[in-house]
Amino acid sequence: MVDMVQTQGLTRRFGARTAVDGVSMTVPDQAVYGFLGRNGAGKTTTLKMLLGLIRPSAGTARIGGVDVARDRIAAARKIGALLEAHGFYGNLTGRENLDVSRRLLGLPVSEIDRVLGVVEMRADGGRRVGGYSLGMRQRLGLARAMLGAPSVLVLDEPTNGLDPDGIAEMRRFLRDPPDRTGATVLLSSHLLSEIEQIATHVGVIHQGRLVLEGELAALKAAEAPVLHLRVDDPERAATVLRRWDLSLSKDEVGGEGGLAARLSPGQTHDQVAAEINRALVEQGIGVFAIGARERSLEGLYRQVTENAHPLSEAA
Ligand SMILES: Nc1ncnc2c1ncn2[C@@H]1O[C@H](COP(=O)(O)OP(=O)(O)OP(=O)(O)O)[C@@H](O)[C@H]1O
Repeated sequence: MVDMVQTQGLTRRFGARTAVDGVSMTVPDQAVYGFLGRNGAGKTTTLKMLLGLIRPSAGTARIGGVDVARDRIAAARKIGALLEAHGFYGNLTGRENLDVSRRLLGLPVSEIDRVLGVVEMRADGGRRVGGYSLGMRQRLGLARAMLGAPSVLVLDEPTNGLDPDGIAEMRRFLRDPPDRTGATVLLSSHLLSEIEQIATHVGVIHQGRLVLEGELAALKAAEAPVLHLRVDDPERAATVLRRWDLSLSKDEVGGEGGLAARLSPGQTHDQVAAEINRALVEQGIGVFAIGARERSLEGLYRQVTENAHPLSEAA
């Protein structure tokens, strides 16, 4: 099966600044790929290179097997995009705005109803966009990206600025697009929880470099489990815990006296938790809570962005 998006060493410099640094990413067919990174990490620049809107300083990008630099038009035909600036005409209706794009793309009129239906906006299509909420504009943007049923949808921060209802709606449309549209989705976000709820695959970009990539479930399963403890004397507890091969950190999420202990490969948390609990109690340390912390994208993200070097080099 052809990977829908594939880049090799994709790099973009702006003067002395390297915004995107040797990114090799792979988005499998039918994936909902969450492209994560904090503001300024290089997400938008990467997406613009995929769309052929800016040229890479080095490296290549392929969309459905087509090299963007060699055949920009053929690659562009395979992609629909929702970027941050919408560029809708406020005095035209939703339908009329879509019609502008439809004509440019040379598509039949029936496409408008189809895409409005996908984002459940047929009833509002006749209203002026100037009167739309931000959430509705965003959905119209998604509808426009779907014109012509491209095989890849590229969405830059699609939930940015939306209220909780708008976010929930957008999530509903993004979670199952392969079912709705047959498209592979690549969406960027700086919100871990958003990506965790929507994505099947993730890529994390940090300071221009791709520091983690893979299927979300597999990445989570491979993450070392973390035990969370809350005790009355965390300093003495930390000394006791040195007997085990754990990496310890402070964790005040559940209240004061919290410790997070990351297990090493091969350790099972039930066994370690029982041993630790016994040792702490023997030392007269009060244990308020001890248990496994659910594996999360946040844990993975922190690991790779704090280390700040690509996993491939760390491995
Ligand atoms: N046209 C440009 N000229 C100079 N520097 C730029 C240009 N575009 C982006 N940059 C720089 O490249 C880096 C990456 O920017 P980019 O917009 O790709 O980040 P991002 O991850 O999309 O962040 P955000 O979520 O804030 O959009 C930033 O440091 C930014 O200042």
